[in-house]
Amino acid sequence: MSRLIVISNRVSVPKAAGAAGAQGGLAVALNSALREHRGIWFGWSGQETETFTGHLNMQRIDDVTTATIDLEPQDIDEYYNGYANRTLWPLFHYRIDLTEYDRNFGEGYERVNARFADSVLPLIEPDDLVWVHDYHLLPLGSLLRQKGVKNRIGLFLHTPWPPARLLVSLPFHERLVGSMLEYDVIGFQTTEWLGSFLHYVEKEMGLTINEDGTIDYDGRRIVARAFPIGIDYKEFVEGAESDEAQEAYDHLKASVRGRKMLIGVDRLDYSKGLGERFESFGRFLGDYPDIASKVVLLQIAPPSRGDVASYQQIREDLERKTGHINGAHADVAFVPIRYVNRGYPRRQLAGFYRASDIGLVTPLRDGMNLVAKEYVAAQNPEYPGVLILSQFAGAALQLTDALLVNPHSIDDVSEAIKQALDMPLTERRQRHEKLLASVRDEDVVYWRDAFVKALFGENANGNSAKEELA
Ligand SMILES: O=P(O)(O)OC[C@H]1O[C@H](O[C@H]2O[C@H](CO)[C@@H](O)[C@H](O)[C@H]2O)[C@H](O)[C@@H](O)[C@@H]1O
Ligand SMILES: O=c1ccn([C@@H]2O[C@H](COP(=O)(O)OP(=O)(O)O)[C@@H](O)[C@H]2O)c(=O)[nH]1
Repeated sequence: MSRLIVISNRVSVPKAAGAAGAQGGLAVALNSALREHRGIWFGWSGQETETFTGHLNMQRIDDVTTATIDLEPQDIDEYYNGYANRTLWPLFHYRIDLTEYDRNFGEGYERVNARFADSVLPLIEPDDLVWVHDYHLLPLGSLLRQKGVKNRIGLFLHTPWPPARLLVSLPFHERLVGSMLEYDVIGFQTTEWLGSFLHYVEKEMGLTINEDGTIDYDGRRIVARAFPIGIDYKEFVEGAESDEAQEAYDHLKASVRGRKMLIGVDRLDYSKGLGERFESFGRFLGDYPDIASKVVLLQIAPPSRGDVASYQQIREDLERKTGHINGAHADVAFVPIRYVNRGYPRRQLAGFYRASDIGLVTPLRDGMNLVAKEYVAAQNPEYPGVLILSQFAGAALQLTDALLVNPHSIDDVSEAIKQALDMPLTERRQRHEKLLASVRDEDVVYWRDAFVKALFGENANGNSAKEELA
């Protein structure tokens, strides 16, 4: 079996990171993918250094070998806070109003990608499969090619891919997308993002898409395909059966004293639609005063990317909205929104999910959203809760038996809360059974194996991509 060299912006192994926190879905998924695969996970340590040395810090934690580098403050500012999170992230989430175009960010992005390429190069052996992750590292494959790397290299994008009409607002968009065509496999979360990418490639680059969706470019065949990511179902369910999960469940149940419970779990990010969610819950409380005192919303929102102004802004907005709604609807013994700005270990989250009658997952745009899948996996199949899910999350294409909502419509979400509370047990069970089958069968192992198989170069007939082209 070929070794896997996984490269992502951040390397985050749970034990090293102290288990709790806002790891995000990418880290959770890559830990699971690598635990069963020989290989190395390379990326930024999350630490600063005064002067970049390229020194590789190698560690073996939790069955995963990691190799990390430290970055200079200017790198972190221009590459991570700058181009990645002030330019590409908002643009890829369709928020050109928040997208900043600064030449220094672009230069920092290219500099750090070059630093990644130089540093990871000595780790790559001839038969290794190289798997690059996410928008932080789009040009990395082409930089490795320039250094003579002939290995199969794939890219998986965890975020949405924007429509061509939005992408062309990015200066040098042709250069960025052109560099991506050095990968052998380009993976997206859904067919929708894949379609937007192929549309751009056809329309802006004049390339032809083959009937099987592949692209021939510069004598090579590139596979562009959707590989929806899943949760580590087995590990998650084991965690959900742990004492920690049970304690979290008992504690939360006791604290709500018979009220119906709604839960949201999201990094504090404007893409997650938290403001609209709070307003929808406020509307529900106003529209149904007779049941308002019998429902509680628990929103867990660990801070994220706090050095970026738009993230500071969303934090302030949410504090104001929570205060406003709680002020209007609380009484001496009851507060409708419990808003918690900290992260929890996933075993505790599993207990919280199970204790909740409704999972409220309403991002305005989200690559996948693993929280939606975790909520389903954590339910008691005899008495399952109801998942309310944004139609704009990647997960909505698989979890079609959730109550799908338009998160921009306060009325739509408010009415979905009412529908979920009124839903008969038989319907809850029927919906949950179908949702669970998808979450269980299309898990992280399924995702990893599908991507690695494509990266290895096998098509559905078992022939390699190279043979096909010959
Ligand atoms: O590393 P951070 O800046 O703290 O951000 C955390 C991660 O956020 C994003 O996650 C995405 O990946 C998930 C798994 O595929 C997906 O479910 C979710 O919809 C995405 O938002 C980001 O793409 C990652 O690179 C970050 O590590
Ligand atoms: O307090 C928290 C909040 C979130 N998470 C995990 O972070 C991931 C979030 O992934 P998702 O795909 O929903 O969104 P992302 O943050 O990657 O955009 C999920 O596995 C959550 O269980 C966690 O471990 N503790």
